[in-house]
Amino acid sequence: MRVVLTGGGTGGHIYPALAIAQQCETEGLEAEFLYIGGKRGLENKIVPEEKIPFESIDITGFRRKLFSLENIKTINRFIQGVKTSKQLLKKFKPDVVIGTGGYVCGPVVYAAAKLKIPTIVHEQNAIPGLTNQFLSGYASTVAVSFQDSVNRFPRSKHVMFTGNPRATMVQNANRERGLASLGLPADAQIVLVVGGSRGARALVEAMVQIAPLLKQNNSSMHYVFVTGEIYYEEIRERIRDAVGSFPYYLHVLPYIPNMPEVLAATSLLVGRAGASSLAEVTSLGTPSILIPSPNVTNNHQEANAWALQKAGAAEVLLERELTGESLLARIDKVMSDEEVRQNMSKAATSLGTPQSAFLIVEEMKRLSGVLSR
Ligand SMILES: CC(=O)N[C@H]1[C@@H](OP(=O)(O)OP(=O)(O)OC[C@H]2O[C@@H](n3ccc(=O)[nH]c3=O)[C@H](O)[C@@H]2O)O[C@H](CO)[C@@H](O)[C@@H]1O
Repeated sequence: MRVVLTGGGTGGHIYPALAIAQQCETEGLEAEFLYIGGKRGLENKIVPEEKIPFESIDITGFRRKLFSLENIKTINRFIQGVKTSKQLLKKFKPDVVIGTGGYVCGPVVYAAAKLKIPTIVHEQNAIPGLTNQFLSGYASTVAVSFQDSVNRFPRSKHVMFTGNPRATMVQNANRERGLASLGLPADAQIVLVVGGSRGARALVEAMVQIAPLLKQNNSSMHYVFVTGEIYYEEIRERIRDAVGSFPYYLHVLPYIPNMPEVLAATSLLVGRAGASSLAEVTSLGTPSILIPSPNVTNNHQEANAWALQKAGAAEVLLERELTGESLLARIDKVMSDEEVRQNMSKAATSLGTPQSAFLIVEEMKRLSGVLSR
């Protein structure tokens, strides 16, 4: 089976595509992949590292101010992107094209539909993004991550609930390898603070505030702060100024490439409420404190986060209430009570969708004719 994967901008759109590729490998399917990403997104770094052939097209998203020069440029880039995508698709001849969100999916999936190639669009969020809304009228199948989102694509021919394929990919992640990669002992308890795949200003500011106040409930407790590449130098320096010398239990990193393994070893995640991260914590049963980003379309991260809090899997701390003290108090509440963590973990697991990548690959097979209807 020949498969084009497309999706990009942030990790939340890229990792689900890679999880689908991994599922094909797990099932021993003879699949050949081409990944088409945007010229500027994280996919330029992440995908080549996975040894998947990579091509990129130049694409941007629409600005809120409808009649602006930038939006005219965006329309031009879209038209050019469709042309380039058609050339790439005619050359690669995929049996199926899978889009996992982000602007780049727009021209690629649209071009595939126009060439009558079967397409699947995967939506990670409870509230769909604009690109996927647009594509839903052209795609053969829309796969959604929340049962309640099935009705949000009225223009689609076929909507199915699959969950997020990242959930499948992380479920057997090796905890020992996660600890070893951080140089931590086998009995370490990790509090992982991470601001999504690109880092988040509010989260890194909170890291600077709480660094000098961190408490250990026991000597195995370690704090791992992931700043995002762009904030790393600045934040590491400011934390060093605040703490003097780094205590053995505080680790500051720009990015974690093996996130599933580290998450498998994590006792508490403090992070944004991006959909792929939530798919991971619900798959692994990791308790979390979620600080949803207020800067996303339709405030979808808050919707994602409340769904977990409602089930008892997470605590929500809104960004406007985020201070060093409020965050430390929440961390302390969860980390000082094992029963609280166990209950959160159980609730998280109940929301997991570990079958997700399997279901999507079955749909790929059906659409490409490997399985009959
Ligand atoms: C600001 C923004 O627009 N965020 C959106 C973006 O999230 P964004 O990409 O920030 O966040 P997600 O939580 O969805 O995904 C992050 C992914 O990156 C991985 N990771 C993160 C940090 C790290 O050091 N290493 C690493 O591997 C995580 O394990 C996860 O797989 O796409 C998501 C999925 O559509 C949306 O729900 C988010 O609202």
